[in-house]
Amino acid sequence: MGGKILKRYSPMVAIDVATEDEALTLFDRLTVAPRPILKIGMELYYHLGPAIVKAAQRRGFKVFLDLKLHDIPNTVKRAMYVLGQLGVDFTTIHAAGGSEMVAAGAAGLRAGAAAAGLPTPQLLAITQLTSIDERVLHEEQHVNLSLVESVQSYARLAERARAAGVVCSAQEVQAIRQVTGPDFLCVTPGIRPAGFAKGDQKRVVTPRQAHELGSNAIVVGRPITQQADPVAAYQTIEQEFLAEED
Ligand SMILES: O=c1ccn([C@@H]2O[C@H](COP(=O)(O)O)[C@@H](O)[C@H]2O)c(=O)[nH]1
Repeated sequence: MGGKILKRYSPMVAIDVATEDEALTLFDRLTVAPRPILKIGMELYYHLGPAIVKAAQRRGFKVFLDLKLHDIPNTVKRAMYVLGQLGVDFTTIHAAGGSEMVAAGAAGLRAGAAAAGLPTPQLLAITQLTSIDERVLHEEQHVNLSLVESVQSYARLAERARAAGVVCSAQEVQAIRQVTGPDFLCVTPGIRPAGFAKGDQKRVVTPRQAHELGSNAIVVGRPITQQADPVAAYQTIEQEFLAEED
């Protein structure tokens, strides 16, 4: 479907758990090939800070630090400078903060990484959260665009502001590809294997659909971490997503 996808990553597993013990147990269980990328979000990072990032890196994982920064440009730039020194592979910012804020965040990230002698993490801009639907967009955010137009607009903004890509639903990937360059990344949460409860997610697809729609990477939390056998769940999802191109 569409053109060839330049880059596919192993699934990113959202380690949304409350304690260090639970996180480390998952890290150790997920030491399989191909390695998942571990997504550390607000819950774990606010609790444990950079130590939990280092614990994942010591075990050889790439880390996606998903803190979704959104503040005035100067504050975001200074915070991203700090995150740039952690050696993470991906991090996030809200496109809704505007192009000046995203550009400031990208500059701060580059400067922090350079000061630490590290590669610059890939900055991903959140477009519309996958828990948002058309009703919320129109009735609560008072946006007049359709959801896909809003996501496309944020993707253009993010690319101009030097983000490496966006976070969106796989449902919007093809529309984003129409307005961005070929190496711009589309990272897609809202992944639900057939039969798994949507929960708070609204714009969902299966791992296979994400593959077909051209997602560069899928983000999966509960369908892996809440299973009795998270490793088996990860491997099934990984095979579905990284299946050979037809
Ligand atoms: O639009 C977004 C942006 C980030 N997320 C994050 O992805 C995972 C999804 O977890 P599930 O348990 O698979 O629903 C979670 O960490 C979110 O913070 C997102 O869902 N949507």
